[in-house]
Amino acid sequence: MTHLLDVRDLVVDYVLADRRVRALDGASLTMASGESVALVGESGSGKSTLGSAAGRLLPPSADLRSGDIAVLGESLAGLSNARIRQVRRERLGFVFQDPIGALDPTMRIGRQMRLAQGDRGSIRDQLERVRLNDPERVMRAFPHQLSGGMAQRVGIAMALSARPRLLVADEPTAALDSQVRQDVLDTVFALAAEAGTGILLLTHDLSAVSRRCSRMAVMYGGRVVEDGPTAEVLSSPLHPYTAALARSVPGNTARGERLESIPGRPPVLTSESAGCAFAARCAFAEDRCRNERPVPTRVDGRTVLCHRVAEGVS
Ligand SMILES: Nc1ncnc2c1ncn2[C@@H]1O[C@H](COP(=O)(O)OP(=O)(O)OP(=O)(O)O)[C@@H](O)[C@H]1O
Repeated sequence: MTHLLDVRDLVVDYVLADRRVRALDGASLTMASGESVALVGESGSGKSTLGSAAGRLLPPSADLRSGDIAVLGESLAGLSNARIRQVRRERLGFVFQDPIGALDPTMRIGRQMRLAQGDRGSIRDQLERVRLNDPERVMRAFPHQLSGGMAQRVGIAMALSARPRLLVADEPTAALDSQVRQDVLDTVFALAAEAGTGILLLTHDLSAVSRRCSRMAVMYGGRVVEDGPTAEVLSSPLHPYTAALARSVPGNTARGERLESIPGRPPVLTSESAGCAFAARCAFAEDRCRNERPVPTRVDGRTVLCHRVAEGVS
């Protein structure tokens, strides 16, 4: 079967003036066509790096050291710039956290949308579909004249205009207040479902995940440590980190906040983690957890990276 997205053992460093930060330390994730998958984990676990890598949108300071990313079976690594632009245009859509910052501040909305795609009539339809009820006024506006929620709806309209196969939504509602947040997420998921677009939702908001995504992947220290059906992962987590995450109050982990239920901080890696990156915070860690990298283990339809998964320690 050809996957919509296939990220394999991806290793990405950011090269800074005086050091390297390992953002992805062998991350793997697959998605089927039309699937909605949540990628969750504390700040710094590597979610945005993985999401950007899915469109080869990493910044110049990023060094993709090994691994591969394929979209609909096409590996992105060796593609020409022209081809990657075409893949982005035809198959991928991106929605980012800062809705106003993602738009060009110097240009009216109608003009930016026209440059990106199509004619005025279809732009009006697209704005109506994202439930902006005065599309003509929105088209005449500059980004700073829109509320955050309106700007994010414009961003969603632009991202979905070409009916992409995969939408990467990186904390799309983090900057919005809670009521607008639910409405915007409802709009994204409804439109994506209608178009058969798969969604990779990068988020801290577990309540949004449990209502909207059939599958979730949990990241820690630049790897996906547990991946499976959302309801099962949350109700009977197999990785001790997922268990801590599930115990945290749903929706209460704001961006940048760390989980209160586990002492210690997430690691900032500078090279490959020697063992399990969670070992330093894990109540069940033993020597091999600190010294040997766990390999993916399939358990009950889930993939888990934990040496002690067979013992049911979580
Ligand atoms: N442009 C960059 N330059 C240097 N380091 C970076 C850059 N972007 C991310 N990092 C580092 O890479 C690691 C992974 O960051 P990433 O943003 O992918 O995680 P995240 O899970 O998306 O976090 P958040 O939820 O805060 O967005 C972190 O240690 C982060 O500080």
